[in-house]
Amino acid sequence: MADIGWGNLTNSEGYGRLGDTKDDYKILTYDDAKVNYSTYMHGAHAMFYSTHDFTLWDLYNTRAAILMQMRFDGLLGFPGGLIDQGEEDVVSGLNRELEEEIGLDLTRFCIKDENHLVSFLHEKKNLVLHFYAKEVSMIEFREIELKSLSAPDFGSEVMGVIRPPLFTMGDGKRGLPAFLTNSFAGNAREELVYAIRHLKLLTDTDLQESLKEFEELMKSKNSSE
Ligand SMILES: O=c1[nH]cnc2c1ncn2[C@H]1C[C@H](O)[C@@H](COP(=O)(O)OP(=O)(O)O)O1
Repeated sequence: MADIGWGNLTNSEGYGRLGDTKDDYKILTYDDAKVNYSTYMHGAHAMFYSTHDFTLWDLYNTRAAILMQMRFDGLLGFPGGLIDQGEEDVVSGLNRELEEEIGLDLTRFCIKDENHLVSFLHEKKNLVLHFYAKEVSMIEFREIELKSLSAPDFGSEVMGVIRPPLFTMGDGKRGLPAFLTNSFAGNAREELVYAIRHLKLLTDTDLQESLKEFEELMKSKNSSE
């Protein structure tokens, strides 16, 4: 296939290309990221979630609804993006992206510093990624999902919102372990796992078991390619 080049996206597209591993990302404190890495490119993504107690087919407790999205590039991620030069601060840039990507009603659901969960440094890319999580009621969650269909970026940059399954099915593989074997943008997979652990959406034992099965699935996926 002909190499069409990256055009005016040469610089910014470098951030999103495939090939990162989780070892490329190092956790930073929020203050360290803002004070000592202010000259780096910053990106920010947000997770909206609602805990609930619904049991699917009387078998699987779904525990929480989490909003993720299928992106234009076929990768899964959270809504958000790179902070533009001149934007007041990281959360202002993030809220702009949330309005564009999921049509978020900023008068009710805007992200604030207090929603910050974790930040990561990708030293080789001079990139800092911030991650925020905001809990909403199930009614509000549904409203955010539905509104995403009329967001400016729906159908172009965002192909749709999705909810990752948090349960594991009887075979030990389908559900969360199989979901984690998808391809994710940046370190979105690690952010999801971090959020599940730190917000206690699953018990440590259940999460460990899911991660063990996920590793096994990845091994068989890689060996069959
Ligand atoms: O959900 C995500 N979690 C962590 N990193 C992510 C996520 N989505 C994308 N990324 C990475 C990929 C790039 O390195 C940067 C910025 O990507 P993107 O969100 O596509 O930014 P723009 O919309 O192009 O501003 O974050």
